[in-house]
Amino acid sequence: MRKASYRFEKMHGLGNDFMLLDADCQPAGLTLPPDAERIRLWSDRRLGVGFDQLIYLFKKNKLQCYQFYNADGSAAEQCGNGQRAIALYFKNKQVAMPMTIHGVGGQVVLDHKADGRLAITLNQAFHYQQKNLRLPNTEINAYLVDVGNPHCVLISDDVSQEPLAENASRIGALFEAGVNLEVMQIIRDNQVRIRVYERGTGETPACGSGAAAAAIVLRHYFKGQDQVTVSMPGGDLTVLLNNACDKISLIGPAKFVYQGQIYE
Ligand SMILES: N[C@@H](CCC[C@H](N)C(=O)O)C(=O)O
Repeated sequence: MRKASYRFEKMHGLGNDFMLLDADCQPAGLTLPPDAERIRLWSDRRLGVGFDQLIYLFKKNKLQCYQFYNADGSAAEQCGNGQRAIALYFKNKQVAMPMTIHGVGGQVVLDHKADGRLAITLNQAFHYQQKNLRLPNTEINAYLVDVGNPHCVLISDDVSQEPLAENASRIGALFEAGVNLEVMQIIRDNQVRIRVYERGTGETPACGSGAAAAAIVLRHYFKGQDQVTVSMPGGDLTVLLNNACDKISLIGPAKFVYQGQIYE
């Protein structure tokens, strides 16, 4: 007889892909939240489902809560593309919007636009600073941004030419908890192009929190506007900022791919 199975949805936001597991929809007797070993196996694109992040939804004190896990099983505080996928998941379930979800990355308001795009808004203070990072034989100019999870943004003349993986391993080692690395090319005062090497996952086609970090750097160090288009290999995201840097919205697509079951 087969063991109990986890029910999940496969989703993505601009190619950053997810396995979404809602604790409310699982049969009894499963390990919840799933442990790091299961997450690593499921994230494998040959042996499992294949994804960049696992989205785990659960209720606590009647509040709808979220937790993200990277492909390597590590926990992540924030995931902008994942939050749009959550917005689509609840929209498809006909839950009234806007709605608020809660997690270590803060409270997030989910909504959808008339054109089908999803919008997520974080209402909390974001921290940013310029810092020279010391690497063997060199020092680099970096912008460190905390949008609930940590980002390091480097300015580039041409992001397509950057040795992203190599830089990510050298720079990531400088941070105790690791860091998500963005290279950012300024196109104009309301548009940047970025590539992202995500902590715990690797290079992804798009990163929502990375897009937010890039827009904050453009706005505060390069006279950028409050509405910024962040272009990534997976597509464009619109980022809206306010002056006080305590509210940020991400607007863009999310897609449902399929529903599945995976056995223990
Ligand atoms: N893909 C995400 C970010 C996921 C978490 C990140 N890898 C971390 O460890 O902080 C996004 O869209 O924001």
